[in-house]
Amino acid sequence: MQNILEIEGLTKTYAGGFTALAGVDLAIRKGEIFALLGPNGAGKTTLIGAVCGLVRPGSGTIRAFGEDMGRHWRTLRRRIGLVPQELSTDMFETVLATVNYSRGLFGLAPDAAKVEDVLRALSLWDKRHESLRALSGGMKRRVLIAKALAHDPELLFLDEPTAGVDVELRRDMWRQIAALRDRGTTIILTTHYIEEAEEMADRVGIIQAGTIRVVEETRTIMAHLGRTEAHFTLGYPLAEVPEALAAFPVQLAEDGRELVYRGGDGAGQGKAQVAALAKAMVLAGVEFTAINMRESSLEEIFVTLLDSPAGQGEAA
Ligand SMILES: Nc1ncnc2c1ncn2[C@@H]1O[C@H](COP(=O)(O)OP(=O)(O)OP(=O)(O)O)[C@@H](O)[C@H]1O
Repeated sequence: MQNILEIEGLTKTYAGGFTALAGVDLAIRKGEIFALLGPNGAGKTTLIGAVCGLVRPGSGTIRAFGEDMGRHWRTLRRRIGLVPQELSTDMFETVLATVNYSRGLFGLAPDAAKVEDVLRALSLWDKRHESLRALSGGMKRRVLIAKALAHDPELLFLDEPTAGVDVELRRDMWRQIAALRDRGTTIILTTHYIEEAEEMADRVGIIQAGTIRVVEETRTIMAHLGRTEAHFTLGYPLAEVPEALAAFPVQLAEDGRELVYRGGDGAGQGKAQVAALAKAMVLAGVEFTAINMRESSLEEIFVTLLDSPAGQGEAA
């Protein structure tokens, strides 16, 4: 399959000396939805910024549509859209004016039919004469997408498209994004939400501390994400995990006073395994006085994932 974007050895060290990108290699396939998943500060926004010209990279190459972006910047950048996290335009402007302006930024002639098409597709046509400050949070996000679509990009970046929005709006955004993909746009989105990556993406890349750690088909990666966590408070401290429990993904914590399970696949397998673990503990005579179950945070999932065989795979 053809790659629409190829990034090799990309680095970025900010003026203060902080290295946000430590040699990123990544290839994006034409037509896919690719989710870049990572914790706060992992480098997601910096990576997008480097491709879109908002951040000047240190070293490395970026090829888009088969050509070097360093050499053919203006023509290639025009084919890329960016939906940033927040609106940075004049809030007194109307929806129509701000979307028209975005098109003009790329040196494109006004195209009323095109802009109408974009606004209608995002259910913004009726709001076209309203000023941005009068819009709800959800509508403002749609305006951001409309601005990015006004110049008809073939490759679209969405930086945390659903951060802080309610569940209903999130589902609505997911539908909008899927519709764009169906129209042939390649989409790269960043997110903190595992469910978002799971729901939307064909492939998922995990970025941590400025490096791409894993790139996999969504289904494959989700099967490796241990999302269930159970903390067994032990009746008495243990020096090591008993042999009878060795088959379970467990570790000792709190000076041997707690047995911690991290595993599962997000499809209920974790809970069943915790039940089996509890039974095995009873059979092995390991006393416990309480069980606390919760969903693992993204950070904790990374720890288990990067320790597992799936985490040893080649990035790219
Ligand atoms: N202009 C800047 N100057 C100095 N450091 C910066 C600058 N921009 C970002 N950083 C730092 O670089 C790191 C990566 O930031 P970046 O915004 O790319 O992460 P992110 O993965 O997008 O995080 P988030 O999920 O919080 O948006 C962070 O530690 C951040 O503080």
